Amino acid sequence: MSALLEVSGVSVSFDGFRAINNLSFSIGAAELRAIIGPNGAGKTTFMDIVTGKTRPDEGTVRFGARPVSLLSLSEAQIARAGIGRKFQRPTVFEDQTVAENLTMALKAARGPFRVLFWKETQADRDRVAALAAEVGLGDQLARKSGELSHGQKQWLEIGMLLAQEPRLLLVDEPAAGMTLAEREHTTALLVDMAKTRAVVVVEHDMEFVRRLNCKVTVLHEGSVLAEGSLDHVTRNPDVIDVYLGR
Ligand SMILES: Nc1ncnc2c1ncn2[C@@H]1O[C@H](COP(=O)(O)OP(=O)(O)OP(=O)(O)O)[C@@H](O)[C@H]1O
Repeated sequence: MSALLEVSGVSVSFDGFRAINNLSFSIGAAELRAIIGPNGAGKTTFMDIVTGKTRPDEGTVRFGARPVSLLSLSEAQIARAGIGRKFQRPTVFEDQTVAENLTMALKAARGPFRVLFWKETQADRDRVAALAAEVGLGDQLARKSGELSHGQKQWLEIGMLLAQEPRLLLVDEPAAGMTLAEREHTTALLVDMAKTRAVVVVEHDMEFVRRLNCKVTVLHEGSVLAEGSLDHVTRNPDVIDVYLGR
């Protein structure tokens, strides 16, 4: 599998504290990957580096089939290059319908200048319907987003990110606060999305990670401590030590 994202020898310090320490790993083009690790392991900082919010002190981050360095790109350029990020809290426009939220995301994906001359076409309406169907909201298009359940809002936001056709999607704790049924739907959605793009899920909930049934990267003190199936990494004595704090 060729790498879509290649992080190599990356370090970053905050006031002398090394939050990311010589971090190296790669993600394939159509891969689902879970990143786990105790509090302070560097998971958020890793996502901040990939999306351009935090600049590393050392190392390289390369992205794409013909890799480009992300370190010279702005956050907006990185987003346009095909990297989307889903934060933990959903940020949909509650007064707008599901269709309106998705339409706005579709417009935004066209870039700032084309939005000025935007005229919604039938193809756009079809795309909005397809995005809603993809995330399981096909029958909710006319519903005000504020009326959706927490899980449905999260799926809507995922749909809005998909409107931008990302090649890599970073998702922060997608299962937090969801009911069991919502978690099952979210699992299926993430697995499905990763068939055609890379999806990286940062998650604390091991049961949810188990359901994802994917390769797991364990971070600790800003480096990769272990990598492999969940069973493989949870048998690793170093991982057990870190989680049990021995
Ligand atoms: N802007 C910052 N300034 C100072 N220290 C920071 C900053 N950002 C992160 N850190 C520190 O870097 C370390 C890694 O933090 P990070 O948030 O990446 O961990 P995490 O694995 O996401 O943790 P959690 O699971 O608790 O969200 C922590 O010790 C944190 O306090």
